[in-house]
Amino acid sequence: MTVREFAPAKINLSLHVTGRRADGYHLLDSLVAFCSVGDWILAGKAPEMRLAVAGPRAEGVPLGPENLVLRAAGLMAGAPAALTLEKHLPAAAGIGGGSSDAAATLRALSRLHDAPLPAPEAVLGLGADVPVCLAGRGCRMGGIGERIAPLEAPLPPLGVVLVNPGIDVPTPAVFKALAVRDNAPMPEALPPLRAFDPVVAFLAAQRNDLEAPARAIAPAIGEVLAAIAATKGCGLARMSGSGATCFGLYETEAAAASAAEALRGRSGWWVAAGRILP
Ligand SMILES: C[C@@](CO)(OP(=O)(O)O)[C@H](O)COP(=O)(O)OP(=O)(O)OC[C@H]1O[C@@H](n2ccc(N)nc2=O)[C@H](O)[C@@H]1O
Ligand SMILES: Nc1ncnc2c1ncn2[C@@H]1O[C@H](COP(=O)(O)OP(=O)(O)O)[C@@H](O)[C@H]1O
Repeated sequence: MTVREFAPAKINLSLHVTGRRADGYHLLDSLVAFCSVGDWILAGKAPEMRLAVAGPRAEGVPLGPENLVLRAAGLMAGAPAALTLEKHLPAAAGIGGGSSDAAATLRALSRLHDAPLPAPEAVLGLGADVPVCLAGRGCRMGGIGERIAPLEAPLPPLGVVLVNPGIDVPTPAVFKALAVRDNAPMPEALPPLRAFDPVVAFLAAQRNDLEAPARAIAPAIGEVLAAIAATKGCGLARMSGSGATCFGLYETEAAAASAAEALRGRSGWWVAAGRILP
């Protein structure tokens, strides 16, 4: 039996940095969504844990124990498997590829061996984004990533375009370059987010506080944002996570697909279109 689990791209629809802990980790207030573009994890029973990496974005992904797939598998003691990571997402790109792979690995091993998932606190050590990726649905994320509140109602299936200019932006460098660390959080109560117009209106009043420091490191992010914003039907263009991937939101998946067509062809840019998952 082979189990297949999807590892969707994570999108920080908003990302407010509201403080810093004594250990240097930053406090966040982020509306997180997942989309239909992502990696796949395949798992089959085997006498010992092993990993193969395939797919169009496999190049450069670590094959050793530092791969988040193997690190996650290490939390499921007694559940060995032959794992394949089919890589479609660019790495170190602000869309949580490695974190989502880790969460999908846990789900796959849990199904394969009928074993319980580790507790959210146990997975935080894999990366601050892993608890929200394990939730795998629209959430408000707080703390350094360990406070996860699923949204009351699922997000609508809005069209989304992801664009990465082909530049790795290391997350620690972006946090380090942040000028102000105690920014305002989002409003305590979120409005209903059930259709394109209210989602776009709400998000337009929110921020990604990592955008300015990421743009200082990688000015190409500004070009990507301008190109997305200029596409037909784009309601919002913003950077995700610590960058450099930016996203555009559209009323329908078809509008996002047309926008992606218009954005393709720029040398070195990775462009993908899909929809927000519920
Ligand atoms: C910024 C975010 C927003 O969702 O996304 P990405 O850009 O990674 O996708 C995440 O908080 C990243 O999560 P993740 O990439 O799992 O972070 P980790 O491996 O735990 O941390 C990498 C480094 O980022 C910084 N870091 C991370 C999370 C956080 N709340 N405060 C931090 O200061 C620290 O310097 C840490 O050493
Ligand atoms: N399965 C994986 N996929 C991608 N990158 C991985 C994986 N496992 C470990 N890494 C390492 O983790 C780093 C962060 O990758 P990723 O999670 O994709 O980025 P981000 O945190 O910016 O969203 C990369 O530099 C990469 O070397």
